[in-house]
Amino acid sequence: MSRPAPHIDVRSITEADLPDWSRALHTGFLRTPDVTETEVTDRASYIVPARTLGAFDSGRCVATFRSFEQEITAVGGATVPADAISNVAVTATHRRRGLLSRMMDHDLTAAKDRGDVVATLIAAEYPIYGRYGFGPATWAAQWNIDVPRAGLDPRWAGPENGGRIDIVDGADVRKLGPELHERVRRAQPGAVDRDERWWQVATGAVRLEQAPWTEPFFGVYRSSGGEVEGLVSYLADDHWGDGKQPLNTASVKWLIAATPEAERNLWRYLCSIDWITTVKSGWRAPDDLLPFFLPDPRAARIETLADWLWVRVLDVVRALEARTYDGQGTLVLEVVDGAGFAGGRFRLEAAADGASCTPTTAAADLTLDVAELGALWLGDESAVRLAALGRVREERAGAAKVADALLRTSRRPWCPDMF
Ligand SMILES: CC(=O)SCCNC(=O)CCNC(=O)[C@H](O)C(C)(C)COP(=O)(O)OP(=O)(O)OC[C@H]1O[C@@H](n2cnc3c(N)ncnc32)[C@H](O)[C@@H]1OP(=O)(O)O
Repeated sequence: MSRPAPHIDVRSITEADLPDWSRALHTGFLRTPDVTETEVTDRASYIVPARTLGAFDSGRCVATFRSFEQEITAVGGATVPADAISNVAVTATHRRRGLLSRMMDHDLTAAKDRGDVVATLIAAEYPIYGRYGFGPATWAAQWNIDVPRAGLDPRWAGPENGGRIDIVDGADVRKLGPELHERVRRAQPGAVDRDERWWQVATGAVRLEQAPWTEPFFGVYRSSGGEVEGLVSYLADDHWGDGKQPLNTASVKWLIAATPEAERNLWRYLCSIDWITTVKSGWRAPDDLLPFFLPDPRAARIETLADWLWVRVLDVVRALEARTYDGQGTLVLEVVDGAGFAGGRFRLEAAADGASCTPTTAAADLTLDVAELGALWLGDESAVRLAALGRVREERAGAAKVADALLRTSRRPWCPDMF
């Protein structure tokens, strides 16, 4: 049972609170509560104190919450401002007293006032965020490729299309990565922007105390015209079988590609490395092309399939007008939002050359909670499926099917980033 704790002060932190706040974050995330000066200095360099919340009991920090500015790509390639939420941790001694609810309300109210279109997060556990209006908007899968079973020609000696792959170092990735990623993320619904720090952390230029650094290999794919179209970061282990056979695993930390050719060749490269018998894909889109690059797709076995980015719509009109629609049609949505940020009845008129969404008093076609709208917004979830589950109500027979024809996309959305 939830016990209210009105004596606990929930507020934005100051820089002086950071050591205590960091200790509370470690405690909630079950990391050793030691906090070094280096970590505090590093955190001070990127957090926004006004958007970094703490709950304080008799002066001691017992809960943490942080948000930051983000851009997320909608269906069709437009980006919208998002309130990205991270570092949510309530110390076990203070759980289930409403501290997360208070911090969330504080943050979403500010995000709404700022004009953010959605809020986003990656949920530690599925049941936490639905109550705050978040819905699972993208999913992610990890594959294990059994390389000897994939049916690949072992004589492969590099791209056969005139492109090339080179091993580069972290400094090269910091030069080449941001421009490539800008192209990739603007074409990928569900992708989010990366700042300079992302590339510094990904290449070891900034090392996090809580995540000991092992220098990975970096590979770059260039097209036959010399254009950088793909990058991969991977680690390899050192494992040999009893019969003196190599049984090494290449674990992909991240792989981005602007073209299917870049994607195909980077996976082909990883599967061609001598001694490597297993390739772990890292987190990919659930409909990634990867298995079908292999002559025998069954050699790629899904290890994990789970919800990834959760979206909370804060502004229905701007969220629905920001995206594109392949089909043409009209839909009146009754959006229920217990927190009062985004509820109302809206008429969506969608066509291939643009969409309009306006408040209306017309009869609703579908009634749904704002969390279900979050799951539908990027085109991943099906309104027909949600109706079958009783989570979307059809006010007009067939309306869920109309919603699917308008909202769903041919490729699934994907957020490559964890934040
Ligand atoms: C974006 C991110 O950072 S994800 C990381 C989230 N953090 C973690 O998982 C770290 C470990 N866990 C925790 O820190 C905490 O338990 C939290 C943050 C998940 C929840 O914080 P609390 O302060 O306990 O939540 P709060 O008391 O506000 O709960 C509100 C409601 O959500 C429910 N709830 C909270 N957490 C969970 C959960 N993990 N599973 C199911 N229900 C939950 C509560 O029971 C309560 O329900 P009620 O209103 O019906 O009584």
